[in-house]
Formats: sequence, C-alpha cells, structure tokens
Amino acid sequence: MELPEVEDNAEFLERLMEVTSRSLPQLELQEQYTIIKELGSGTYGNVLLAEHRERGTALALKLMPKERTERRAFLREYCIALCLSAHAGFLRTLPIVFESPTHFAFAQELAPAGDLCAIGLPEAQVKRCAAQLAEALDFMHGKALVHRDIKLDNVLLFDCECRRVKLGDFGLTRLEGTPVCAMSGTLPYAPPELCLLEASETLELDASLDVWAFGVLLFCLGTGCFPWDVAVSPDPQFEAFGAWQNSTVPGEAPAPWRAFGPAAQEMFRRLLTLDPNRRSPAIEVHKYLPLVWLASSLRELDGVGEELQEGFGGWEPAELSGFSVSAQRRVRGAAIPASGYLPREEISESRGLCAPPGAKAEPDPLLKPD
Ligand SMILES: Nc1ncnc2c1ncn2[C@@H]1O[C@H](COP(=O)(O)OP(=O)(O)OP(=O)(O)O)[C@@H](O)[C@H]1O
Repeated sequence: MELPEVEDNAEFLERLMEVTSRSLPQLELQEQYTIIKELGSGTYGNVLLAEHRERGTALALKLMPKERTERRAFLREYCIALCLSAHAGFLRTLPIVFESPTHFAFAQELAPAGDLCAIGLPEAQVKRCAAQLAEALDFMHGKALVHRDIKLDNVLLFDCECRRVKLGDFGLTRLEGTPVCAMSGTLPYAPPELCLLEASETLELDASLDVWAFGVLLFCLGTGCFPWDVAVSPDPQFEAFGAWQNSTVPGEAPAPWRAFGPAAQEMFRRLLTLDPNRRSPAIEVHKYLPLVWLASSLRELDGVGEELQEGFGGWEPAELSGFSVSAQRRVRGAAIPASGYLPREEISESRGLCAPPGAKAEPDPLLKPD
C-alpha cells in the first residue's frame, strides 16, 4: 500500500477502493457482533460499541445505511481512514469491513473517552490537543489530503486529560485541488472563502481550509464558545475580527480574543488569516507551545513573586506585556515541561497515502506525561 508520489494518490485510492469493493463480504451484523450501545451518530450514519462474539474484542463499528449512502462514498471513507491509520494522530481503522442487506460497515478502535465536545479546557489540555492535531493535520496535508470536517465532534479522546487525542471521520476528505461547492453544515468552522461562494461556484480544495477550522476549534477549546456564527459580514463578531486582522498595526483585540494572551493572539491571526494563500500551516502551532496562551492562566499566576525573572530561553517577555515574568515562567513550566512536547516528526518525506515504514503506529502519544 505504499505510495511514493503524491500525483499517484488519486489513482492509488481508486485501486484500493476497487479491490475493497470486489472483496467486500456480505454478513449479518448480529451474527458476528454483540451490540453494546450507540457511541454517537451523525449525518452519515451511526457508530456502535460492539463486541466480537468469538474473540470478545470491543470495537467501534461505523454503520451507514445503504438507502442514504453511495457505495463509492463508503469505500472512499473506509480506504482513506485505512491509509491514515498508521499515524498515531488518527483513529486506527481495522481491516474489518463488510456490507449487510441494509448497511455498509467498517470497524475502528474504540476511543474510550468519547469526543471533544466538552469545551472550555485548561491551558495544558488545550495545548495537548493543539500539538497532536497539528501533527495529524501536517501528516495528512503532506499526503495532499484535506479533511474538510475539522470540528470538536471529530476529535476523539483516549483519556480525560487529552494526553492522547485522535482525528476521525473522513467522510468529507478529498484530495487537494478537488473542486468543492459551498456547504450548508458546520458553518462556524467554514473559512470566509467558502462562506462567500455562490451556489453555482466551486473552490479548489486546499489545506488552508482545514487550518481555518483548526483555528476556530482551538478558540472553542480555550473559551468554550465559537468566535462567530458564520465567517462573513454582517456577522458582528466576524466583522470585528476582520477589522482587527486587516489593521496594519494590530490594536487591542476584539473582546472575545482577549481571553488569550498576546502570543496566542498572534498565533490566531496567522491561523485565521483572511487570505487563504497567506494562512500559516497547522504545524506552526508548535512554535507557540512554549508561550502562555490563556489570559486567565496569566492572571492567575501574576504576582506570585519575581524570583524567577532570570533567563527566558530565547523569547521576549516584552511580547506579553501586562503580566509579570514569573507568571509567564510558571505557566510555561506547568503546561509544557522541558521535555513535554515533541518536535515535528519527520514522517512525511513521501506524500504517498501510506505511512512510510518508519512512521510509528500505536502507542505514540505526542506529549509525554507532565
Ligand atoms: N472510534 C470511536 N470511538 C468512540 N466514539 C466514536 C468513535 N467514532 C465515532 N464516535 C462517536 O460517534 C460520533 C459520530 O461519528 P462520525 O463523526 O464518524 O459520524 P458521521 O455520521 O460521519 O458524523 P458527521 O455528521 O459529523 O459527519 C462522533 O462524534 C463520536 O462521538
């Protein structure tokens, strides 16, 4: 399944879908699996916690009703999920795929702590999510794949402290350059260039679309709310953000963005650049991990004493005016220990769809325990 050249990805996917289709077994769900409960449901189907009757293994089964699902769409989602599985930032898809008289189905590892819908997280957890998701996005963008549905519901948790989180749901994922239409769903995550599309127009798919949604998701994690309803005028929150973005000398951030300190504000201005061609790549988030993100973290720790004012390891406290040096240092220490996050893994040398042989599979949490 190895693909050295990105140009071959479309062809490779087609071949994999064809082979999968030809060998797709027919079976009755209940014959092989005991259904324990529903884990979630969405636009395209529902996900069940199931146990293999003979082996006793628990897994998540994604079921898509045939009456609402094109065979090709199902095969595409399964094959993309399978190809991304070798990377620790994505839900592992198992080689269990079948059709019943009424459904298409495939199996994935179980995410025991559910999805990321509980929002408004403390600094350390926001950063853990950010670091791991940036890695995952960097990997898939390196394979010329655009997720197109980055949102809280599609980030699955393996523990409540967000030490291991994974991206799932590849139902909308397509190759870069694919023409896409305006979408009706997930509006708060959609970038302005997509919101502005007329019904008859299309846009060439680009990784910058995921980067925008990633920025919105990080805002949600830090604040517990969306930055706007929709990224287009006359949405007042978006207009205030747009004016801030367009000013050559950035003045005071609009109120919702003051939940973050200056370093995170700069990060957001880069992830959420209005011009998609100038938006930073997702992985740039790693550059901001050693800095304080949440203004509340800074305030809490401000005034704890100036005993740690010496030595800032290469970044300027002046960037974070208004908060004491010791507060900065304390938060940094608490959130990101010296060995607390890994630099970018060199795993996307090849832009083929399959992970290169050196890429680590499970277990591979990006963040070491605090
Ligand atoms: N492997 C898993 N382990 C635990 N829960 C899961 C797993 N996969 C999915 N879920 C739960 O099921 C929900 C729906 O899954 P998924 O996003 O794959 O379905 P969908 O129909 O494609 O949804 P959407 O409408 O977002 O496109 C998720 O938000 C999550 O809560």
